[in-house]
Amino acid sequence: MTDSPAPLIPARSWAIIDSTLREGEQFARGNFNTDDKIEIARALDAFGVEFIEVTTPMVSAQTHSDIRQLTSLGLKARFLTHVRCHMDDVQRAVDTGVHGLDLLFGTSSFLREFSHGKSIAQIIDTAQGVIGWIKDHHPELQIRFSAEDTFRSEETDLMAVYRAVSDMGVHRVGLADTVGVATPRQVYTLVREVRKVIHAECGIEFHGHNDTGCAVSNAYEAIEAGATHIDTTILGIGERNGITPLGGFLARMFTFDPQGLIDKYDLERLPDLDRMIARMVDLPVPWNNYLTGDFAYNHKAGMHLKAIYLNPGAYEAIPPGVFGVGRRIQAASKVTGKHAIAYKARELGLHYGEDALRRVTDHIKALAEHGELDDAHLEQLLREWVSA
Ligand SMILES: CC(=O)SCCNC(=O)CCNC(=O)[C@H](O)C(C)(C)COP(=O)(O)OP(=O)(O)OC[C@H]1O[C@@H](n2cnc3c(N)ncnc32)[C@H](O)[C@@H]1OP(=O)(O)O
Ligand SMILES: O=C(O)CCC(=O)C(=O)O
Ligand SMILES: [Mg+2]
Repeated sequence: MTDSPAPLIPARSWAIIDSTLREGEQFARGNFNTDDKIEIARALDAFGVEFIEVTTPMVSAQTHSDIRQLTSLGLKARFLTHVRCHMDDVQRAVDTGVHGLDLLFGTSSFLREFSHGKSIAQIIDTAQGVIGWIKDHHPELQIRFSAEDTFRSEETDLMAVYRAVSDMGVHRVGLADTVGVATPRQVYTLVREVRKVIHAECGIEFHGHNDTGCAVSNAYEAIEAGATHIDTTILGIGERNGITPLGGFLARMFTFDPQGLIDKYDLERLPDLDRMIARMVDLPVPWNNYLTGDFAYNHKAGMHLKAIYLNPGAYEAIPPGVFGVGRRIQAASKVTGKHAIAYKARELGLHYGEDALRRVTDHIKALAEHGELDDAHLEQLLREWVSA
């Protein structure tokens, strides 16, 4: 880390809404039973996420009863349920013990035509009715209103909708990149525009899909532009190829305010969270997963290894130990170099002169042309070379 007096983006300026128990249930393999849901909620709470979003109770009687069970666990994290902007859904949700309701209504022409069939005026009218009812009957509930498919909606429509719901006193508005099409610059610009039409205390939430690989950068841009809440799921699971992954998002944000993240979350629990969801969806943690993938901290090339031995920060943006993972030095490959071999030898108490070091290094590189040497083979070879 470079010495910087104040973090560029303080971790206290944003909160995580983890949606593994909502968006994650929309993942191809996400089919959590009651015990799974309790395990996930407890694990997220122990990690320290501020909010846990759960599926709408409209799904089934079982889902309704599961939400009630989750909200009575006595966790510190606050529960939100994701419901359509409709009185039936809201009335079903208000007795579940949640802290707030995440309302949504699609505002793009795609969703207005092919999903719910409502005009922008009807959306505003319905939203005012629903929000007004919640405020009158359940003032204790936090209300968020999201314009689904925000980034394919007309900006004038969006501003009219956000202004109207802000005037009704919602606590947060949501911008959702529902099909993962937004670019980071678009996200930044739109969040700034939305900020101008909502009341000063109104939070801004961002929900980003990863169809074009921008879910983490878009979440970051949203925060840079003033968003206060980011939706994540563990391993990024969700509809299609998912949304902003918790680990990837934290990796991004760690580089701006490491201590802020350490203070807010129990970061060493991340590998357990990733493994837990991998087990439940019966898939491995991806090899290249942010922070916790098998090879996320594998170092191999000679030029890297020379520097890594002197200071791991030379080739690591984030120290792995903070997130409870270790690094792996892969010294015996064809791309290795003499410094790495010398370090390995020294670990074994062996020392070579310069010529011998060059020769043993070249020998290892030549052998590795035909396949990787494991640690035991490397050790044997280094010992034999000394006595040869
Ligand atoms: C981008 C997202 O991830 S949005 C969140 C998606 N989440 C879910 O769909 C939750 C799980 N869904 C379900 O269990 C079911 O779809 C239910 C219970 C919500 C509704 O089931 P059904 O009544 O059988 O309707 P179905 O799912 O076939 O169609 C969706 C309905 O929602 C309506 N709808 C869609 N968006 C909204 C909205 N924002 N507000 C109000 N109604 C909406 C559609 O018009 C349609 O109703 P219609 O038949 O009266 O036209
Ligand atoms: O409610 C929201 O903001 C997000 C809904 C959703 O999952 C999406 O639009 O992809
Ligand atoms: Mg989504």
